[in-house]
This record gives sequence, C-alpha cells and structure tokens, in this order.
Amino acid sequence: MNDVILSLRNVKTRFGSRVIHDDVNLDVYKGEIIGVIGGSGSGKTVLLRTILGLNTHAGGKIEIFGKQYHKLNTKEKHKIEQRWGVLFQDGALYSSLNVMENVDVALKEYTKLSSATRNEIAMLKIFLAGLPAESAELMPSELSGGMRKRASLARALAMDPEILFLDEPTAGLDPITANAFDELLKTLQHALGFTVFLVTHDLDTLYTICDRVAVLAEKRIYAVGKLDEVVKNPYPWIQEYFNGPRGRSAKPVPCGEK
Ligand SMILES: Nc1ncnc2c1ncn2[C@@H]1O[C@H](COP(=O)(O)OP(=O)(O)OP(=O)(O)O)[C@@H](O)[C@H]1O
Repeated sequence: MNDVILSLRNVKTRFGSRVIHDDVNLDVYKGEIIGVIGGSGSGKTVLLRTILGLNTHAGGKIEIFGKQYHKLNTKEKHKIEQRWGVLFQDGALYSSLNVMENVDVALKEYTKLSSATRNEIAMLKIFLAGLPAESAELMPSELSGGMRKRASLARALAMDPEILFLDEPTAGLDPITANAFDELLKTLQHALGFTVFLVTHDLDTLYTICDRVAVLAEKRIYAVGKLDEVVKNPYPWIQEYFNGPRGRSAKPVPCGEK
C-alpha cells in the first residue's frame, strides 16, 4: 500500500494575517484509512476544505492523484471531483431533494447515463449505506441524524470514489449508531478498496477503523503513524487525548484482561 494518493508538502493556509497551517506535510497511501485528529480549532476542517479546493492555500503543494487540483482547468477539475467522495460534518444534503435525488446529483452532473440507470445506481448506493428502500423517497428533514449520515455516505459513494473525505462522520450520533457507522465504513472500505481521509474527535473510530493517525498541532502535522506509535508521543495534547480519562476508556481491552 505504498502508492501515495494524496501528498501535502509545506502547506500554508491563513485567513488574513491569521496563520492556520504553517508547514503541513503528509502522505496518504492508497487503500488506507487515515484519521486526522487535533484540538478544537487546530485546523482539521480547514485542511480538508483546502485539499478539496474550497479554501486557497497560501503556500506549499497539494497533489491529489498526482495533480495539483487548484491549477487545473474546469474540465480537469471535474475529472478529479469524480474520483473523490465527500461527507461534510453536517451531511450537507440538499434540503429540497429527497435521498434518491441527493445521491443522483453527481451522477446527473458527471455522467450521460439514462435516468433509469442512474436511479438503479442511486438505489444500490442507498442500500450500500445501510438505508432501507423506503428512505429513498424521504426528504432530509424526515431523516434521523444517523440516517442523514448514511444518506450523505450514499451520496459520497455515488461515483465509486477512489478516496473518501469524511469530516467528523460520527459527531452527534449516539455510541451505538456511531459504532454501526464505523463498522459500515470499515466493511465498505474492505469491499470496495477506497482510501479514507477522516477528520475525527472520536477515539472509538480511531481504535476501530484507522490504519494510521495524523495529529494536527502547532500549525502542522505534529505526529503521524500507527496508533500504537503515536500514543507514545510525549507531546502534552497527545498524552492528554489518549491517556486522559476519555482516552483510557476508549482503549480496546487486550485479550485476557476482560
Ligand atoms: N472562513 C474562515 N474565515 C476565518 N477564519 C476561519 C474560517 N474558517 C475557519 N477559520 C478559523 O480557522 C481555525 C481552524 O478551524 P477549523 O474549523 O479547521 O478547526 P477544527 O480543527 O476543524 O476544529 P473543530 O475540531 O472544533 O471542528 C479556527 O480558529 C477558525 O476560527
């Protein structure tokens, strides 16, 4: 799994004179699930939005699929957009479209498929996301929080993405629903082989599904690696995060200690 699908080099972002990222370096490998963590306001969402070209970066280089997205023309950008799927924190579903229509948006925009074929594909994604058939007709306002996340996941999967960007997918879900979402994501990732770039605060998600974790602190990626390596990093925020009361309770219990 050594193909780099996303590479960040010396990335800088700022809003006016306020620097959010000073020197971000990170490689994301094909087929991995990488969890990006960091304190509130450390710039996780800004980083994700910058990768997606929704914020401009003030310096450095971001390459996705070997290309610098922001330098491409509109047609080339559309090609890249078809290769990624995004699940924003609030789901960002179109409130005036039902679930099926939400999933269909990208299919309609990027393909020349007939509406019958698009509907079949949308239905398949709705099932893949673990929603029942009848949810296809529901409006976003009629969905529970967990269903909304699943509908957003169905929409993110519409174009069979090679990389999925998720911003706090389990935020606001009860622990059981959050766990079910993690399991679904892991199962789909194993079955479909996509890469996942996941911004999260959820320690259970990190322990359950992430292959590697990257810690955003001091305006850069302060530590990156497998979870068992990163937890040993002496940086105070990392120690507090993993070994504070919440961190300890999320830690999986080793066999024989139950
Ligand atoms: N459009 C914007 N204009 C100005 N400042 C912004 C803008 N968007 C984000 N920021 C600032 O950038 C900083 C990083 O925000 P960001 O949302 O990336 O944090 P985060 O790490 O995702 O936080 P949280 O974990 O609380 O969601 C914050 O201080 C925020 O106020």
